[in-house]
Amino acid sequence: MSGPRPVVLSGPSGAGKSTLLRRLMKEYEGVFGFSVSHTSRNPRPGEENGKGLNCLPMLLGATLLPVADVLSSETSKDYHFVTREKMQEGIDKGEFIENAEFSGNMYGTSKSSIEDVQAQNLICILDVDIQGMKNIKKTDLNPIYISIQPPSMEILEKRLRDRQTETEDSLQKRLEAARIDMELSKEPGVFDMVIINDDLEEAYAKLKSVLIEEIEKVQDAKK
Ligand SMILES: Nc1nc2c(ncn2[C@@H]2O[C@H](COP(=O)(O)OP(=O)(O)O)[C@@H](O)[C@H]2O)c(=O)[nH]1
Ligand SMILES: Nc1ncnc2c1ncn2[C@@H]1O[C@H](COP(=O)(O)OP(=O)(O)O)[C@@H](O)[C@H]1O
Repeated sequence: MSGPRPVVLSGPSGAGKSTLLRRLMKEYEGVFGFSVSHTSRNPRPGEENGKGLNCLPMLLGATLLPVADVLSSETSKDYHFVTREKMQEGIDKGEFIENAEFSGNMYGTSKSSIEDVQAQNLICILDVDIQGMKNIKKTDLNPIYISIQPPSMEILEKRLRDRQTETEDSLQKRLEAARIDMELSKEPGVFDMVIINDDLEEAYAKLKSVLIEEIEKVQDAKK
């Protein structure tokens, strides 16, 4: 696979990955492209197939949707929403570079989702759970591995509850997965950088500092 080095963002659900990513993609328009995963989970209000941040210019161009409408929900994310059967079919055909079960649903990164971004010479960002991160390590993708961590379990739980996207059951499953994730992220050498997302400004500044070299390469190539 060619193009700039991809970036894997991992860390517990609710740690702030999407919040940081949204900001990054807004500040550096035309530098990053999001690898749109497949999932069998139900769409949240405002989430529709291919109607996330990544498709903003296309949507605005094609249908003149006001930006506020497209970005209406802070919690809406880019996914290909599919049935378990459809997803399994793709996995069996070898269309995914990794896939995992998380909180009772299937998630996976298709090869084409990465290729689509790399074909545009953009930095491909993957938002995957810890199993996805481990499986990507077995491939030749060679990304920068970044873990976004919450300051504590208590704060993570509060943020997840305040986000109001989860049922009690899915919230508990996310907290369970978070405990494992937080332990693993402490092991040296697993990630290139672990960012504690306590103060958002500080976390964002750290994220930018790890990526600035790659960002500048893409910007220079465009000149
Ligand atoms: N392995 C893997 N994990 C993914 C993928 N896409 C999303 N995830 C992870 O799945 C978890 C749940 O994502 P989501 O349902 O969007 O909930 P949220 O992260 O709490 O907003 C998060 O930890 C994501 O990083 C993927 O393609 N592969
Ligand atoms: N530094 C922060 N301080 C307070 N709240 C935050 C911070 N970062 C993110 N949040 C909030 O926490 C919730 C979870 O963040 P989100 O980006 O959805 O996490 P993730 O994508 O990792 O699941 C969101 O409601 C978000 O607005």
